[in-house]
Amino acid sequence: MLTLSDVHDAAERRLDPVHYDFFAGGAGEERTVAANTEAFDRYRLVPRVLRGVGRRGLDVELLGQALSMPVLVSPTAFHRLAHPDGEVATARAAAAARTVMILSMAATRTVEDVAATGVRLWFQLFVQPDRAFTERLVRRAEKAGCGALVVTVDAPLFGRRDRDVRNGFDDLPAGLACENLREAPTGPPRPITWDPELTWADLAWVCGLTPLPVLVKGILHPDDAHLAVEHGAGGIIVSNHGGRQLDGATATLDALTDVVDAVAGRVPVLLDGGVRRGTDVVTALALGATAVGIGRPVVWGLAADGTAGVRHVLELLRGELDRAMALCGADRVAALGPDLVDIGRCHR
Ligand SMILES: Cc1cc2nc3c(=O)[nH]c(=O)nc-3n(C[C@H](O)[C@H](O)[C@H](O)COP(=O)(O)O)c2cc1C
Ligand SMILES: O=C(O)C(=O)c1ccccc1
Repeated sequence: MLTLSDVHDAAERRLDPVHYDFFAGGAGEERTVAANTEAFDRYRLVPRVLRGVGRRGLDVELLGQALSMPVLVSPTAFHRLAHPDGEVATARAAAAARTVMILSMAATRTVEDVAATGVRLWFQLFVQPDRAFTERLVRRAEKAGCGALVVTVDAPLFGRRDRDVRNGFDDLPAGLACENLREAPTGPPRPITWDPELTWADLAWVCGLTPLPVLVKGILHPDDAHLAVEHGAGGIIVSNHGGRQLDGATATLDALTDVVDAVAGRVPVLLDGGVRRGTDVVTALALGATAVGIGRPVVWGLAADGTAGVRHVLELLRGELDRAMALCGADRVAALGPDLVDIGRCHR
């Protein structure tokens, strides 16, 4: 498996086709799923030369945590559909790679078990209409040692994924559950509720609830990025949920520059969606992202070969990023700037 595309192919061969469709699919025509990767195809790099790049460092500091590279694991639901050890297997790989894993609220392993791997862990939250329940979840994540909360705001309701509708896939099979939604160790898990009534006031409420930094995931509009910072966000994740919510939403890479301008350095700006190559990481960082997240590639690694598969995905990206930086004349992440991206000639 020489590329993330090879890992995808291996995963597709191993997964139940219905579960493959759940992981791979997106909303509607999957236009936004396609747009995310197509955007990276459109931008071209303008490398610098003769800059002495024999010693390179990929490490970054993000919200007080040291990461070995600016690539982290975006939250994805239901890892036990891909591997019997589920999110614990994923976490072991992220720990070995010394990067952050964002645990989905819809994880099929407990946050305590995942944290026990030693991974740098953040917890992703869909704010629930039952605020007391939401607060208990936040306390549980804090107690387990999570270093940040990630509030996903692109889901006032659940996107309609046509593949899942056709396949009749709407729940976990018997024996698997969202393990962090049980109120008692053996009690039934509470269902996740999508709350269309959420407003910025609710974001401010979460930010006031916890000393942890709160990242807002699912921002595309620069005005929303500004509002998120004003309401207490400690970071922004430019994301369209991997094209699984609003089909037709803009590609995240196309949204990045305006969000970075609106945030004006006040908090870190992350991006996920369509990152598949080291050069994609370079492009996003050059345009102002502090780090990028990967969603599906992690699931493909997990399905292909468990912890070793996820490690392989992370190390492939690390190797590609290192080579791409050298070829761009950058010896460290901070050396990547917008001058390296040929924006004028990108045919939007
Ligand atoms: C199978 C799957 C499940 C996901 N589950 C969640 C989730 O539980 N919470 C969340 O905030 N985002 C979720 N996402 C969105 C990802 O965090 C991320 O935004 C997206 O996958 C990035 O795009 P990529 O898959 O092209 O890398 C999910 C995405 C996929 C593909
Ligand atoms: O599939 C998703 O994109 C997702 O966010 C999710 C969240 C909770 C349960 C299942 C899926």
